[in-house]
Amino acid sequence: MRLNEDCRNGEEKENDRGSLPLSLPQLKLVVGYALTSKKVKSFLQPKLEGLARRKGILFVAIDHQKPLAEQGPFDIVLHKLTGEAWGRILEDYREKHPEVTVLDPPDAIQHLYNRQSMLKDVADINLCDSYGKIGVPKQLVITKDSSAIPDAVSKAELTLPIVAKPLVVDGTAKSHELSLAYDAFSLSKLDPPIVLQEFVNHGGLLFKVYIVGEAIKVVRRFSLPDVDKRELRKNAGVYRFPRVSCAAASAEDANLDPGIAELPPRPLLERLAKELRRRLGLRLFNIDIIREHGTRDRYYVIDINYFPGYGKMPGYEHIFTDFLLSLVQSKYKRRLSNT
Ligand SMILES: Nc1ncnc2c1ncn2[C@@H]1O[C@H](COP(=O)(O)OP(=O)(O)OP(=O)(O)O)[C@@H](O)[C@H]1O
Ligand SMILES: O=P(O)(O)O[C@H]1[C@H](OP(=O)(O)O)[C@@H](OP(=O)(O)O)[C@@H](O)[C@@H](O)[C@@H]1OP(=O)(O)O
Ligand SMILES: [Mg+2]
Ligand SMILES: [Mg+2]
Repeated sequence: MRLNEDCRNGEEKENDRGSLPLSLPQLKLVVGYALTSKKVKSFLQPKLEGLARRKGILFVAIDHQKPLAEQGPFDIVLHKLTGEAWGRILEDYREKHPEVTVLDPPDAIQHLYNRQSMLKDVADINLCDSYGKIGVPKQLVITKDSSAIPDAVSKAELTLPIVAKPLVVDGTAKSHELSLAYDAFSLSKLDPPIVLQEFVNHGGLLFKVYIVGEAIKVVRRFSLPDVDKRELRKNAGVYRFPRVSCAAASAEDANLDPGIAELPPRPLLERLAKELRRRLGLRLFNIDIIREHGTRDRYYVIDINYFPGYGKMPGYEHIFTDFLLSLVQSKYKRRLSNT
């Protein structure tokens, strides 16, 4: 932890951090960030930067034209960029600078960039207690040969309708282009590699469970409406649908059926979050959960996203800054106990 030796007692000294404003009296930590411009806009809102500054946290953009090792020094590196080259730069940096917390390790993030591996841990956890049961929808991966899909679907005994999702999530709009198929034959029109997932009726409401370290925040979003199984034959075909889980679809203020709107039990989410944090080795992600319509306690995780749109999470500026401070505090405590 750099308890900012330079700024102790509010002194202004010669700046050895490049152009950082060293007049900050109580600078506690410097967070370097490598994010897309879209992410900078949605995440680094003035309310976050303002509160962070008041708490002694400074966000500094990482310059991609310069070697990472020549920048900083940073206490924390926050990042969401894809590409192998960037992953290698970060891994190399982590090795050389074990004192810097990299949020999160590139290898662990990689796990979420494939829709098959992303849900594996949820299936392995197989959470079931008095509060409910959390699983994943039955799914099948098709890597090539779309003409074999109808057979594969019938062999795997997947029930219609089926959601088809691109296997790889790489941050492009295309990786979020999903389709809903009412019959298995139409799926052969799609381009593998894809994941075929049973569609679970859930009353048109989704729970987005945001994780920031130990903190958990749940919000409701509108989702795809239920499908009447009797209508399947009438509507045979495959329907592309737009990105539904966006901010515009917040369902927080909607007048909903209480049986559909009731949030999943907190203890259940806490168990899931704790297990996933540990198994995935990640601290920044969200989980999309649906509750099967007509049940009180059957939950399905359908998606997990790395470093999601925290800007849409109410009170994120408090939660995020507290989290960043807790990271250096626990590092400092560890260091003291080692001396
Ligand atoms: N198995 C399913 N059963 C019912 N609805 C589903 C299922 N899978 C996806 N959906 C619907 O499709 C939407 C998008 O699916 P998903 O979250 O997997 O895609 P995504 O592109 O990764 O989304 P995000 O923008 O959250 O990253 C969900 O929010 C939900 O409305
Ligand atoms: O754009 P937003 O800030 O809303 O964040 C979205 C984020 O886009 P960004 O990281 O490019 O910004 C997406 O990441 P990619 O899969 O495309 O990598 C994905 O994580 C969504 O689930 C996030 O929305 P949320 O789940 O929170 O509603
Ligand atoms: Mg989603
Ligand atoms: Mg997703």
